[in-house]
Amino acid sequence: MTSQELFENIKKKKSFLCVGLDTDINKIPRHLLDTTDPIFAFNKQIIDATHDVTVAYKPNLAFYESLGVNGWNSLEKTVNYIKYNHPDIFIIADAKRGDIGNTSAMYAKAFFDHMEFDSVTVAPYMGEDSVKPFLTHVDKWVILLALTSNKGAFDFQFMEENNEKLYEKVIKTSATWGTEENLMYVVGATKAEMLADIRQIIPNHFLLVPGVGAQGGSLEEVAKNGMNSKCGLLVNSSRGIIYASDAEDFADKARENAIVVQQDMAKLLKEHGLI
Ligand SMILES: O=C(O)c1cc(=O)[nH]c(=O)n1[C@@H]1O[C@H](COP(=O)(O)O)[C@@H](O)[C@H]1O
Repeated sequence: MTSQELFENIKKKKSFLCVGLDTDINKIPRHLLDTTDPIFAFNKQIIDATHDVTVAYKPNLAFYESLGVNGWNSLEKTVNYIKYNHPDIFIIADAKRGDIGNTSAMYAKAFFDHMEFDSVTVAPYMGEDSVKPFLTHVDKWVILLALTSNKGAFDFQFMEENNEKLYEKVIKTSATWGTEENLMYVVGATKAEMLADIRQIIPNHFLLVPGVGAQGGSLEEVAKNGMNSKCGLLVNSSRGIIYASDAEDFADKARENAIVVQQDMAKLLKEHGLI
């Protein structure tokens, strides 16, 4: 998917929402545990209830891998279900991978050849040769961790040398490895005030912004500081949407929550003259 196709979808749906499929077997409604694949049953109903107000889904691999082979099957079924029924929706493997070159190449194969993800989150710590193997896949995206939403972000990411913070260095250096058509960055919504400076470095790249909803980041601040002429934002919410209810009405309630976020997004897109 190109950035223009993503933007067209954002305008069509008046939404830059990414629903995080962080599907926890201990949190899903109990009645689903009687089905053959409770994780997929949950995801399918969430997708059916939210696909018209979301432009991306982001399964976080930890929730699937923690269940062994069954979790992996649920993940594959989820990706196939989205691809088959909603081919315009961007799918992110939130796997935070990155290793020596030949190993990264195998990770890329797993997500882009074996499964039909559009993108994968990658950690930059091991440098260029750990990221490049993901970038050689045509029409696929790397979403590189830049400034994360968690408290631990302050352990390393703000370290400064020659007036440059580590996360700024990561963005500047890695931007030369790929293009605006195959590289996005993660910037946490909890650090939205940094987005204006980040936009000085990468005005055009798409950003994946997690941290609204359960982590308390502000959508308005994110849009104020980070939106560009093609929107340039995918804002993720996981728990804030998918766990709106633990009863049989869980998908309807998730939809209600997604619509609240989407309506705020529509307002922001309008204010920025994009719709
Ligand atoms: O890469 C990510 O998606 C990510 C980066 C980051 O800095 N912070 C962050 O929360 N995430 C992910 O975004 C999701 C946030 O979930 P909620 O806090 O439930 O909305 C989780 O899947 C996290 O792993």
